[in-house]
Amino acid sequence: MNVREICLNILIDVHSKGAYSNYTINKYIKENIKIKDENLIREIVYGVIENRLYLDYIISKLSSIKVEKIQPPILDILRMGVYQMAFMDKIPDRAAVNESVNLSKKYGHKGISGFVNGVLRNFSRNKEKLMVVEVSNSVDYISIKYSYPKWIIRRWINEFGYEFTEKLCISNNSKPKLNIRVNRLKTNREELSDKLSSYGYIVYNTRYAKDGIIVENPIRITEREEFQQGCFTIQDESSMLVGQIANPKEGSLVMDLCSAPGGKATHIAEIMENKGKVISRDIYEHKLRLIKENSNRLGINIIETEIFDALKVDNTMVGKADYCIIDAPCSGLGIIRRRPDIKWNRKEEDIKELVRMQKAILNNAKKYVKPGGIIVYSTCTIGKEENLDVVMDFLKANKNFSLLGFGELLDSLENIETGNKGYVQLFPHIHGTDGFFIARIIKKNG
Ligand SMILES: C[S@@+](CC[C@H](N)C(=O)[O-])C[C@H]1O[C@@H](n2cnc3c(N)ncnc32)[C@H](O)[C@@H]1O
Repeated sequence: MNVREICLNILIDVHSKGAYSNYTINKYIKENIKIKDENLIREIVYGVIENRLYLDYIISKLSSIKVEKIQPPILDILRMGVYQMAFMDKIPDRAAVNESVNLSKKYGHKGISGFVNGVLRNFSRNKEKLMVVEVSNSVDYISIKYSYPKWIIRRWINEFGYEFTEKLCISNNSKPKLNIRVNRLKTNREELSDKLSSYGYIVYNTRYAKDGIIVENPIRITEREEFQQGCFTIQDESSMLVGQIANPKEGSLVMDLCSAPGGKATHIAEIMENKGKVISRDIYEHKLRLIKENSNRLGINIIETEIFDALKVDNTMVGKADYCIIDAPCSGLGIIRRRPDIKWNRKEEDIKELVRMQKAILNNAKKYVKPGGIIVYSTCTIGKEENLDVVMDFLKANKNFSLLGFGELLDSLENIETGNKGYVQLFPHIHGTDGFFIARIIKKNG
């Protein structure tokens, strides 16, 4: 398979079978692939998924067949062709058209290649005009221009306003930088940064997280011996803040109720100097196995994994935990820049059910912490309903709990002043992180 055909197969899996973009790309990228080809695949696949609605809008102006009626593989071929001509300057239009026509001969019925050729050549001739979004309504405009389902845009404009929403959407459609977390059990940030620089990586420290390094050019970084030896983990800065804000002492008992694949649990174990106990729970056995694999690589042996549904109460653990982490199942609207398929797979009606689960899990967690114990509630989503509203409802009903400020635990308070009140909502266009929410709650003594 050549590069374009690999892209097409990934897109078919994502669009027609609901597969996750990141896993599917990794599945199709074989070890011996050239870096140049891997980068091209990522750019085309992510670009098409991110801009799907906008590309369909352009195709609808050019096609005699309604977009919904075009066979799925042919539609993905057209999207790829238009994407390359609209967004990728280094690819000549002629090459984009020819590659698409060849693919359509293999993936479509006889005669469809003429249609593909016509649509794409027409686009190439009138690109500038065809790329203008001509709608008057502001929700429709952002929805088409940045390719979002209208329900997400409506919610964000209501909560944050038009300009904020547009900036957020632009940021979500840009390529995120790779962040890695230093494993303090094996090395420190300075030592690892020096080592990575010596390999030619461009690295600098994260703004808020103490253990984070941003890598500008992370090509094949997980193939380095430092990764195999457990000196670092790939993790967004926002996620690193959960462990940092929990700030567990050595020897503590920590319960992580929604733990797999263990990004936060392993960080917490590292912060505790691998002393004490972390009980990592999840409902999926195969995901819990990933925690064990990660712990082995990182040199951690204080994590115990258990299958346990956080919606149920474990009476054997009541009043025992020093810290309880709830990295709750959520709508994931904060990680669209890494997983653009979320835009298309998430439904508005999911949110009510997620909020019900989040509240129930928080309500169980309260039973596990000792007086003076800490709950950290986090999600990788944007929007009050799954975040601050869940926490405030909980505090209203549970007067023996309150928010506990954590400003002093962050390396900077720039744009996150609410940290001093005990919660923070991060945004890609403001903080350069995933969209993420964290609250720290303390159970009062007595
Ligand atoms: C946001 S992810 C957790 C990520 C993890 N904390 C990390 O840092 O790697 C949410 C997790 O909750 C799990 N989950 C969903 N429903 C659950 C339930 N009722 N009880 C326990 N875990 C659940 C999912 O399987 C998923 O692994």
